[in-house]
Amino acid sequence: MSSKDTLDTTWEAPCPTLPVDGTVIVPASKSLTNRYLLLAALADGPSRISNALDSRDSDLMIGALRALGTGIESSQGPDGTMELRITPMDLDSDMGHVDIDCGLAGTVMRFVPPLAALARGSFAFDGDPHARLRPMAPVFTALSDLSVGITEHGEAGLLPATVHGGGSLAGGKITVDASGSSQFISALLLVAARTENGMEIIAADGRIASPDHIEMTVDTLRELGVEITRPTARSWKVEPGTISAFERTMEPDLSNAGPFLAAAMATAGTVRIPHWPTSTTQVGDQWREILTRMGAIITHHDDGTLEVTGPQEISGIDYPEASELAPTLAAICALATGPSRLTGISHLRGHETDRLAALAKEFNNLGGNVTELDDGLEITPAPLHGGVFETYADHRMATAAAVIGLAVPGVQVVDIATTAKTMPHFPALWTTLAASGKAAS
Ligand SMILES: O=C(O)C1=C[C@@H](OP(=O)(O)O)[C@@H](O)[C@H](O)C1
Ligand SMILES: C=C(OP(=O)(O)O)C(=O)O
Repeated sequence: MSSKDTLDTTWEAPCPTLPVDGTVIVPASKSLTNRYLLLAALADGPSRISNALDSRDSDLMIGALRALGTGIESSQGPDGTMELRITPMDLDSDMGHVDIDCGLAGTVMRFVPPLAALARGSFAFDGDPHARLRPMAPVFTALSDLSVGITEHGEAGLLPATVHGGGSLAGGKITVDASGSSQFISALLLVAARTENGMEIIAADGRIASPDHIEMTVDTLRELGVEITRPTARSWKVEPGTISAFERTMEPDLSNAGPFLAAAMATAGTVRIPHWPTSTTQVGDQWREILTRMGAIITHHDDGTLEVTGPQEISGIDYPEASELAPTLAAICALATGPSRLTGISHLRGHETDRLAALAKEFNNLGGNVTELDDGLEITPAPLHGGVFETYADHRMATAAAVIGLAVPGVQVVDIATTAKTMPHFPALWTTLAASGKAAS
């Protein structure tokens, strides 16, 4: 890309002169929407999802499930949000050859191949150029171990690949390397009840990435009647059985609430997020603890609204396993007055981009002092200045840049449209929030 192209496509991040003071309706959770969609495809009757996420990742999941024969109709719910009615797929019908576009969605590229293995046909998976860099080997190995035919068309362990589904899976005991992504384990858990004998999934020795997301999968399955026990702390035994049809309303995406809460931190302002759940499996609920430790005042009001007021000076933090919260958290840390360390996130190198390298490079280009660790980032306070911020097709790089831009004039974000992965209206929501500051009376 020439420098002219870069300038033409950059978005000038708003840099308000007043602390923000606003309420943001955050779109639904990607992780919950895509799990419930897939489970509806396997359920024992029609299901309904209200307040479904309407974004690129959920569109890709809907497209993949339709390609596998799932009926999905969408309509507008009473409050303007998306409502989905899902009729389960028929595992017996021969789908022939089907192309499945994963875009850059980890939940599609990891969760759908085991589902395709349960169906009948040849299912060719591919995605964006960046998707071809994201690790897939543990999914392919697990399916091969379950006697599913896989043809890898490019480099081993990466997309593109074709899954040859035979219409059923016997199931059994398999060991999965989950150090690169929790999605490898979640993918197998999601289909395990529909195998003939059920499955025991054992995490291979080593780290388990983003374990909270596996817990979300287990809780969602149990809620729909699937029996899961834990023979050991590193294994999950799923009994064969049905997945109950359901009607569910999706929670707001608490990870995506992060940048808006970070706006309160960056400007010493106040941000309110309605419908914050009182209990949830979302990793984003950790914002309450994280931001409190960094100096915020947080109130969870009786009507469900979470209100965050940022401090005059942000404290640094030492935080393990921030998972998908890490890019936003790193941006807040870059505005803190003390040093921070984010660890236990080596697998972020296999996310939409190598997030550890990308965050260090882009923050340092703005004058930051960020050191890449093997498994994280060390962020030391430094005066920041404006400049072009590359986002590498990564929605969370784009929102991290917007957070920095609130406090640092002249931050130009390349490809803000990448936020459509999970939040298509991010630029408009952000601009409104940035303009919401009230002058002291
Ligand atoms: O299962 C899920 O919905 C997700 C799991 C996590 O993936 P990793 O385990 O690869 O971090 C998370 O980062 C991703 O955004 C969503
Ligand atoms: C890692 C992420 O996405 P994906 O679901 O594509 O893995 C993310 O959203 O931060």
